[in-house]
Amino acid sequence: MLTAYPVHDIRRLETAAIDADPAQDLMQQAAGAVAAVAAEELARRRGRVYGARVLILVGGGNNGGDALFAGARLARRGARVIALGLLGTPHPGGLAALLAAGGRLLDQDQLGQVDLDGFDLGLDGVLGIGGRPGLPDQVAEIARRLDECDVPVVAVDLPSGVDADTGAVPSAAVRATVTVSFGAAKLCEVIEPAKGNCGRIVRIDLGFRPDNAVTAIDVLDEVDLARRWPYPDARSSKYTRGVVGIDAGSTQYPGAGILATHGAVFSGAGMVRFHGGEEARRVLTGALPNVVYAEGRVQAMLYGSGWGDRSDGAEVISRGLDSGLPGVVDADGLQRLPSRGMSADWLLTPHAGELARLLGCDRSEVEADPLTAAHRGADRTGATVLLKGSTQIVAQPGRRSALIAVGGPAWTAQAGSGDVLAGICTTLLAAGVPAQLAGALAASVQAVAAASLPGPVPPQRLAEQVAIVLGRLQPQPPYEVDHEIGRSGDDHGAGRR
Ligand SMILES: NC(=O)C1=CN([C@@H]2O[C@H](COP(=O)(O)OP(=O)(O)OC[C@H]3O[C@@H](n4cnc5c(N)ncnc54)[C@H](OP(=O)(O)O)[C@@H]3O)[C@@H](O)[C@H]2O)[C@@H](O)CC1
Ligand SMILES: [K+]
Repeated sequence: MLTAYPVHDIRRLETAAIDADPAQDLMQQAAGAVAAVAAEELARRRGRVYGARVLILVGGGNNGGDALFAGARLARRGARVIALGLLGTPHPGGLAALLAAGGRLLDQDQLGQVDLDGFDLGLDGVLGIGGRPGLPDQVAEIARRLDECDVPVVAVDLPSGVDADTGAVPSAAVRATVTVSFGAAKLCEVIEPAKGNCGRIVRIDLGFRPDNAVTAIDVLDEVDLARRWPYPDARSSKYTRGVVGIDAGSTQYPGAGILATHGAVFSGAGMVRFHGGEEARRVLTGALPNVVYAEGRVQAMLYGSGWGDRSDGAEVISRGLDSGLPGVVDADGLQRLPSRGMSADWLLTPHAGELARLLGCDRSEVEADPLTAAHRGADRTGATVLLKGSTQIVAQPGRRSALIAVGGPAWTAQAGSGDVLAGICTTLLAAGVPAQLAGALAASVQAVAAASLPGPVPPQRLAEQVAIVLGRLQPQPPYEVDHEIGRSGDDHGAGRR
């Protein structure tokens, strides 16, 4: 699992690392790593560093200092290095080192003297974690031209212009080929759209030791998925695996109930009770005869997928809350949340448009800063929120930490995928997995299933693939059971540090 942190935490970790070992020079370590990555890029593209033309974009802070010291190292290996001073006064020590190594400094007015097309590599040292999002126009123009000319760019710590703390890219920003990230992952590395600006990420360990006070955004990988999935064991029964109740679909949208049921069955629910409409029942009787229609014990409920304009939705969800069981609210149910507020044991599964409607803002606002939007959705409703999209984020009310699901191909962006996902989420809640982890595991397994297929398939086929992926990932005996699962509402961090 990769953990990413906001800038204020990274600053604190940096101070602690320096206090622990005052003699170390973090800037030289950072510069050495940037120079090594830049040299690798040059060697791959042109065979050697000697004679390579390198352009450094230099801001007025320590990020520029790192880039200048890195440039000095490349110059000492025979690269022809030009630094372009863009914002403020360049780091004095870094500049002195570059000039001593034979590099040159140009200011913005001398930009006409350089042909951007002629460089083998760019180093982006304009802004690091001290940068505010966005770039002044002239800098943005240079970044755009480097991109246009296909000059590979190594970003120092992060691509200048992105919002390090949200993953937003509010205006023009550097598009890096590689980002050399120092000490700890920033949020911009794990959340789109900024993640797309980072290119390949090389992380350099600077001895940061995260403590319990940090706001951790944990990004699941396949290993976490396998370790934390509630696989049944020899003692399992259909009730320990969990009974899922599904109240989804309508005459208008019978397919949503059918697909949600596929999601629940193929992700391993012990039993599924279907409380949706007649049309869906007829299909399910033939397709999935294991589904039960009688009333009876249920351990988690799904509401809302394909409800259309169902008028009693708010009362139905309200009764679900009264029952004390955990529940999932998806799609049309999200517009019918009872006004009295929800519970953190409940999971809402909006896409950007649905969350925007809940928050009363534009969809573009949610897409530009999905992490903040997911937190706002959780705080506003009192429920846990799985925001679906290119980065799938699960936020809890009142907490700044979050989980991010394993990424997958965009094929899952199709009608019906959300219904399947809602069914998978409900299976996990019924098995006793806390809502935040349930949302992240469900989104992850669907993404891994989609990635394991050669191309697009209908959502019910994707549900079947979930079962295949779960089988492939299942830990083989002797089983390693993660006993932390299901113990508390915020256990996703257990064993992390
Ligand atoms: N953390 C670590 O462990 C290590 C950190 N290290 C390095 O230090 C970096 C952080 O350095 P930093 O604090 O000096 O800030 P940095 O990002 O260079 O920029 C600040 C300057 O930019 C300016 N400015 C800001 N936004 C702007 C905008 N939109 N448009 C225009 N100007 C803007 C701002 O000026 P202001 O406008 O605020 O007066 C200020 O002058 C970090 O990313 C890493 O590379 C490594 O050396 C060692 C290990
Ligand atoms: K940078």
